[in-house]
Amino acid sequence: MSFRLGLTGSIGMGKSTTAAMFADEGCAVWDADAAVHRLYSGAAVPAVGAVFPNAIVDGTVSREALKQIISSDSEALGKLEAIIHPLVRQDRARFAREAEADILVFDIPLLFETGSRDEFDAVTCVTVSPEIQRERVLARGTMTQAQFEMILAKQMPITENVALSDYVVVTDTVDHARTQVRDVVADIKRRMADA
Ligand SMILES: CC(C)(COP(=O)(O)OP(=O)(O)OC[C@H]1O[C@@H](n2cnc3c(N)ncnc32)[C@H](O)[C@@H]1O)[C@@H](O)C(=O)NCCC(=O)NCCS
Ligand SMILES: Nc1ncnc2c1ncn2[C@@H]1O[C@H](COP(=O)(O)OP(=O)(O)OP(=O)(O)O)[C@@H](O)[C@H]1O
Repeated sequence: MSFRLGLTGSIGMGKSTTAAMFADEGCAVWDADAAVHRLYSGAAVPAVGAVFPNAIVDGTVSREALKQIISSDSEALGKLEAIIHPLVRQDRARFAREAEADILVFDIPLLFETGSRDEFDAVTCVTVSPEIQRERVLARGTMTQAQFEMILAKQMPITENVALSDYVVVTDTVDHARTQVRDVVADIKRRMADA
């Protein structure tokens, strides 16, 4: 039986970068945002198109169009979540059934917010100061300040994520994060050996 480790944290705090470090340590990684990307170019197109016809561009769900819609309609993100989250859960369940590594890592931005904690043996939270978070997100140039604030408002404060997590990875530098990831993997392996 594989160990199921949830990986969460606020927008731009380093989930994907940290997930890649877990993969480097031999863990199998499932990424919720990547699942959403797959769904937007396939299975989610009819359902999203039925509610937001303007979001469909060239037969796929356009993230740019969605961001415009979300910016001008405060209920749009909630409606989008109601369509997407059940499909994301199905994708995750399939991965959990089929993956074969000793440790499975699930990179999920809204892990606690969606009430998923009980599906994991432990949870790691990534964290960095709000100043660095803002700087990193805005430096990507994919979101306006207002869009960033809107996403942030939908997420639990990072202090609560940290308090609810079994492990914390501070993503101030790559080397520091990698050391902490190795410590987490070593601790999980000890727990698995003792079980
Ligand atoms: C709002 C959208 C269009 C922004 O797309 P964009 O490519 O700019 O950003 P990306 O998808 O990489 O998301 C960046 C980060 O925003 C945060 N985020 C995304 N959606 C949400 C949400 N519904 N609530 C809170 N935070 C969110 C996460 O931390 C995520 O890692 C896109 O995130 C989306 O379609 N969201 C709805 C689906 C969803 O809830 N995804 C969250 C994981 S299941
Ligand atoms: N440990 C680290 N040290 C320095 N920079 C980092 C570290 N981890 C992540 N970063 C940088 O922070 C930015 C966001 O990282 P990443 O994409 O991994 O975050 P994320 O939480 O997956 O983002 P999102 O919520 O938008 O999906 C990137 O520019 C990345 O290079």
